[in-house]
Amino acid sequence: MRTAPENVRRVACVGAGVIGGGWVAHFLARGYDVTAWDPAPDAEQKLRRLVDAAWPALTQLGLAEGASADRLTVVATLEEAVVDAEFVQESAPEKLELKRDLLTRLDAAAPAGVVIASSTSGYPMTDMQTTAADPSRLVVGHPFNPPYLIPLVEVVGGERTAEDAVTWASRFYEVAGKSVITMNREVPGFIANRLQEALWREALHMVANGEATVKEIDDSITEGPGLRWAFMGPMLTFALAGGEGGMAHMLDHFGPSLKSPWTRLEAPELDKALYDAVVEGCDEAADGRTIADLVAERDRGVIDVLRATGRLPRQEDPR
Ligand SMILES: NC(=O)C1=CN([C@@H]2O[C@H](COP(=O)(O)OP(=O)(O)OC[C@H]3O[C@@H](n4cnc5c(N)ncnc54)[C@H](O)[C@@H]3O)[C@@H](O)[C@H]2O)C=CC1
Ligand SMILES: C[N+](C)(C)CC(=O)CC(=O)[O-]
Repeated sequence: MRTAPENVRRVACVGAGVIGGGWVAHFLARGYDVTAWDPAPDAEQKLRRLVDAAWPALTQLGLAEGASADRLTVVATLEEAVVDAEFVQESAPEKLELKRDLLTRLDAAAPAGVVIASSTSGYPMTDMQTTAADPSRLVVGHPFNPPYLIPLVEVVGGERTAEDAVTWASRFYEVAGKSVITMNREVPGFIANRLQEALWREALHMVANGEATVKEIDDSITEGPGLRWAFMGPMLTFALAGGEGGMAHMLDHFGPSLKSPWTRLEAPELDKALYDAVVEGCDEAADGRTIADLVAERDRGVIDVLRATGRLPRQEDPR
């Protein structure tokens, strides 16, 4: 029995690390009752710490009526987590076999018809749904870190997912305050990660070759194109590079010279030297700030950008 997306009250979050915990914080802030399960012995403590750390940002964003961190219940088994769930969000580690087994167990335990979404950042649902008794209700709902602040969710089904499960999930996420892209086919890396991974591939090559430091790479985005990307994507941004001729002139002008950068590089070898250079470079770039400091800084930054670009009411303008 599938509750209408607008009437859902109880959500289950399975796997409560960085992303599962972020989903828990998001759903609590939107006024849902949330039941969470994670097999790690210290999971509940970590989860409640994450929710507490996120709550100031969520309060600034505006809590839904009745929203409270007290509406989180952490349970001891997967079965208890989903027994009366009206929607299930799976956020377990990115390991194909583990996801396959977990989705099979969730499908066996959740009420019939309830949609089960995976936060996977890359596996096609077709590969994850192979052993589930009812694969028709399994979808990908790929979020961005932290799910309680970054609006986007990419929704896509697998070969054995029913179209109505994809439609239901997209509508549910919208009702729950997310910005949804519903994909009509499976694409490796979905959309945004495919783009991010291309950027990251180039960044890792530059670090490996000593062409740029970790800090220079980060500054090149935050002081450069990143400022535009918060409100205008790479396509329209580049259309403006063509002046009055727009994208057509941009392609005529720059297309031929872009062939080399488009085809030059393959995946970098993630050997120990590159691994160490990236980890140490991030420590240097953090310059004494802890992960908790950086999370708070990121949360403030995203809220400022959401306000500045009109996606949130400005503070002095309570609409
Ligand atoms: N970290 C990120 O930026 C993003 C991650 N994702 C996806 O979210 C999912 C979770 O990733 P993270 O939260 O980063 O990982 P994480 O390592 O922070 O959390 C994973 C959690 O799953 C728990 N876990 C381990 N075995 C489990 C099982 N059998 N069943 C349920 N839970 C289990 C662990 O105890 C841990 O708390 C992955 O599929 C990942 O690709 C998606 C978007 C962004
Ligand atoms: C690092 N990651 C590939 C897991 C990131 C994502 O999937 C989305 C994000 O938050 O950038």
